[in-house]
Parts: sequence; C-alpha cells; structure tokens
Amino acid sequence: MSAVSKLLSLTSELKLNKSYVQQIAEVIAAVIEFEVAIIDNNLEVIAGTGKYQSEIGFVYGKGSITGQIINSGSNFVLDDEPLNHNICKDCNQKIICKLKAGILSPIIWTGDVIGTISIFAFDDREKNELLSNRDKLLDFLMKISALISSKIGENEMHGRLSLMANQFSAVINSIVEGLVTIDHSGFITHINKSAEKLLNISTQQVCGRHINDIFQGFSVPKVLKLGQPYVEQEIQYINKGEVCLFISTITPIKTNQEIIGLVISFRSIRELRKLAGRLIREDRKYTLDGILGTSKTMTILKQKMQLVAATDSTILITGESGTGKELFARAIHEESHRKNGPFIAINCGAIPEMLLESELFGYEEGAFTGASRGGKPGKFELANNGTIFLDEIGDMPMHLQVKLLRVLQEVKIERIGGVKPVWIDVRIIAATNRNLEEMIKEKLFRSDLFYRLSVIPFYIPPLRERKEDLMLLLHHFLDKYNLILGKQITGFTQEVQRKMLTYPWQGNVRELENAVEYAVNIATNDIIDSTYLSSRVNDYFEQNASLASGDQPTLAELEKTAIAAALKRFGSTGQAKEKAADSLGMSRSTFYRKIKELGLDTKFPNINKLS
Ligand SMILES: Nc1ncnc2c1ncn2[C@@H]1O[C@H](COP(=O)(O)OP(=O)(O)OP(=O)(O)O)[C@@H](O)[C@H]1O
Repeated sequence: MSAVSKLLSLTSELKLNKSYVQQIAEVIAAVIEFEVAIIDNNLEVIAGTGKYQSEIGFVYGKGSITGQIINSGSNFVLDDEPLNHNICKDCNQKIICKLKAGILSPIIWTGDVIGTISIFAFDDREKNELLSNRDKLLDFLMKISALISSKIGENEMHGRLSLMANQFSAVINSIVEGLVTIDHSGFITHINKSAEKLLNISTQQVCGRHINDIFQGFSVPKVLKLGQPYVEQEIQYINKGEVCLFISTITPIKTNQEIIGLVISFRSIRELRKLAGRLIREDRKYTLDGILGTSKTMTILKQKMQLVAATDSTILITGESGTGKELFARAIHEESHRKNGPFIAINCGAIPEMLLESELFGYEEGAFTGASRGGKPGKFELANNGTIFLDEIGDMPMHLQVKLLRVLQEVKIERIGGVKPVWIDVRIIAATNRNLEEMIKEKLFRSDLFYRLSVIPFYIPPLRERKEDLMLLLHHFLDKYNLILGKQITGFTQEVQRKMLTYPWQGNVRELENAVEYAVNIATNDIIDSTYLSSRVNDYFEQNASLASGDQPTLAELEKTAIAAALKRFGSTGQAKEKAADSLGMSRSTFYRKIKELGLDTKFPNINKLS
C-alpha cells in the first residue's frame, strides 16, 4: 500500500494483515503461556490474547509503554509494576494497570517501526518466569517480529504483483495484435482477446493445446534453439477448412538466459493489405502529383492547375463522368493557400431540388415548417476560408442559378428566412459532365452564370483519348488490388490489353478501376485473361466482334505503327522527334524510350530515308 493511500485510509500494515497477526499472537500464547499484544503504530490493539483480545480496536495513549517503544524503536523489558516504573510516568492507564512485568519488541518494516509485539505477566508467578527467561523470550519475540515483517513484505509483494498482472492483462487485451504465449514445449499458456477474435476460438478451447495444432508454418524447437526473435514470418491458421494467413513476430521469453517460452504476436495479412491499400490511396490522394497521368494533355493540365491553384479565381472543370474532376478539384484546393481551410463538396444533381437551396445557403430558425431550432448553416458558410466544390453544376435548377450568380457577384449569402447577409470568403470550383454551352442554347443554363463560373475552364479528356494514361492506370490498379487482395498477378494477356485499349470506357477511370478490381478478385491465374473481364466488357466485344479479333494488331504493333508514322511525318531530328511525341500526346522521354524499345531509331530504314 502506498504512503498516500495509507494516510488516507489510516490503515496500518499490521491492520491489513490482522488475521495473520492474530494467529501469531495465539500461537505464541499457546507456547509460552503469557498474554500477547500486537499494537500498531497508531497505538491501536490489532491482535491479542486474554485481556488484549478483548481490547482489539482500543487505542492507547502516547504516554503508554507501547507509545514510547514505537518512538524509540528499541526492545524493552518492564521489570516492575507501572506505578513504580519511570517509563510509565506519563501513561494515563497507570492507576488501573494490573501489569507486573513485560517484554516489548518493535516490529520494523522497510526501516519504519510499524508496531510492537509484547508479552505480559499479570501475577508474581508469571513475573518470575518472564524475568528469569527474559533473554530467551526477548530473542524469541524479536524473531517473531521479523517473521511478521517478512510476511507483510510477502503480502505487499503479492498485492503489487497482482496489480501489475491486472494492468498487464488490460494492456495485452487492448492491443490489436493477436498474442499467444507458449511454454518451452510449445504448449499454449495464454492468448489475448484479439487472438480469440482473429482465431475465432476461446481461451478455454486453446490453452493447453500444442501450438502446431493451431499454427502451421514454424517450428517451435527451431525457434527455441536459435533463441532469436523471428520477425514478419508468415504463419497459417486453418479454421473450419478456411486458410487464414497471418504475419507474425515470434519473441523468446528468457529468464537467466534460459528460454522458457515464446510470445507469438500476429496480424491478419488480409487486414494489413487493406490497411496498406488505404494508406497508399490516402497518401497519393488529393495532390496534383498524386493524380496519375503522363500523357501530354494530363501533364499540361496539371501544370496549368498548379499555376491557377495559387489564385482565388473561380474554376469550371468539364469532362465525362469518372475522368477525375473531383480529384482535380481537391488537388487544386490542396495546392492552394486555402489548404488548411475546409474543402466542401456538394453534388447539385444528387440532392432534391427542394433541399438544395437550404443545403447550399442554410436557413434561419422558423424559416419553414420543420426548420431546426437555431437554424442551420449552408455549405457556403461551412466552406468559409476554404473551397466549395459544386459538382454536377449543370443540374442546378434555374432559380438557384440566379441565387448562385448573386453569391458570385456579391461574395455574400443570405440564409433562407434570414435578413442579414453573411460575408463569405470561399473559392468556387464547379464541375459538370454536361455540355453547358448546349444547355445555354436550350435555355437550361444561364449564360451569365456560365461566364462567371468559367473564369478558368479546364477540360479533362476521356480515358479513351489518353491511351498512355490508360496503360499506366491499368498497372497502377493491378498493383493496388494485388496488394489489397494479397494476389501476385503479374499482368494482362495481349488480348486483354488490346480490349482495354479498344473498350470505350464510358465511365472512364472509375470504370477502369472497377474492371481491374473485379478481374483481380476472380482471377485464379497469375495473368489476367479475357475470362476474368466483366460481362459488361466481354459483351461489348461480342457485339463488336471485329474489334477484339485476333486479326487486330497487338498493342506493341499499334504503338510501333503510330510512332513510325509520326517519325515519318515529322522526321527524326531532335526537334522533329519532339513534335512527333507531341502529336502522340507522349512525353519526350517516353517517346525516346519507346523508339529504343521498339528498335525504331536505327532499324527502321524508311525513317532514315525520309528524314
Ligand atoms: N488520374 C487519376 N489517377 C488516379 N485515380 C483517378 C484518376 N482519375 C480518376 N481517378 C479515380 O477515379 C474515380 C473517379 O474520379 P472522380 O470522382 O474525381 O471523377 P469525376 O469526374 O468527378 O466523376 P463524376 O463526374 O462521376 O462525379 C475516383 O476513385 C478517382 O480517385
């Protein structure tokens, strides 16, 4: 017990062990036939026999002999009646005290006097006996006193150990890793809560079983022999026929250089992969560098976006669905000085017209039936000091287009039912996959709003127009889903590549990613062939049979023909090659690499002839 808690509860060490000290008192009294008293440092009688048993709980005064022994910490032999003895002069009990003689010994624990153990004589026969054996009895009491101290130490240690064990078990059970401990023969001694969950097994079912009944993939004797920790070992657990793979770390438990067991900590590989996939995705997300694309159009797009990110001008991003409009909008926000402010996205096409106005501009309390108490801020207010992304702006109803135009002109909003304007500092990025110019002609979109929004217009070309990006994305998504799903698929057959390059990808990058995820999920080979493509993709080629037929040139052939044609058209000087690369939407370095890979530079006689 700590000093603080002892003070708070006023519980002495002796009192905490009172049943033990009472037993001691009774044993001594039975052996030496004197009355025994054990009194703590609060001068309270904790245990005793005869008169002292009935005094348990009684507190003596400071002037009592015990009080003085506790103060001095020395043994004492009372060889006369209290009234005649100097030590008893300040005791408030001395008039009624019937003592004839006594021997007192302090109980010392961790250097402090925590009480006394005493034997007393109450008649002349006892007095003679006690005094004639004083040395032996004192020695005996000192030994008993030491015994009590060691028992207190033992109990305290036991208490501390069980507190530590409880804390340790709480820590062990709170960690996400599964933990299994085994003894030196490989029998399981303990598992934590996470292990119970991961193995779908209870402690009772598993403790006492051999580790190799549970895990396959490592040899206990080998680990015990080497005595080295094993890091990131793959181990297998078969649960009702289903194989679960874990990554484990195996650490020997040593005492005095001897290995007495092992701790196996493990995590599900599947979960780790999911985590890695998420981290990769999140890490890469939302910066212009993180947007994949090396085609000329994408490279220029990213450069321009980098430049305008620094300004506050309104941006309109157009492009088919799934081309990455929101991704670009987020990246612009991240590259801007507003990056520490909020990025608020709202899909104007997905919210019912009735709600869109209040979602955008908020409302005051009582603005309409059902309006929340205290009102509600709209997305514009929430985006203050940041960026608002108005997705599917082409779906915004006409009356809200008017209101939005006013916001753009006046940089302030009014909540529905509100009277005072709220000034906002928000950058607007709008996006649509609709042709706003056509909509203007059909009077479905306001031209004044269009011009206000498209201060800086960006068009993201569809995937089918940037084949170089398509191949890059294809392999990126293959790596990503290999990692997430724990597969080792190495690539795509020529036929699949050709199909991927020919398929129109109406859903663009989103659709491509879904197609790869689907294929990696169901593939059982290490290469993706046409059987692993979704029926949507395969149906397309069934309906357009000629597109995917074997008569079609391979990807490499297509590339070779395109590059050769460009070289033929522009020539093979440095400047000409640059123009040729431009015309193919390829970066210069890729173009040079391809020429080399395809053997076009020196081995293509026509080119040299034409240049
Ligand atoms: N260049 C790219 N690199 C990596 N991932 C991309 C790229 N372009 C798009 N994606 C991914 O494709 C998916 C669709 O992107 P996003 O939502 O930005 O498209 P969108 O044009 O806004 O679509 P919609 O018009 O349907 O709202 C997202 O998962 C995005 O991360």
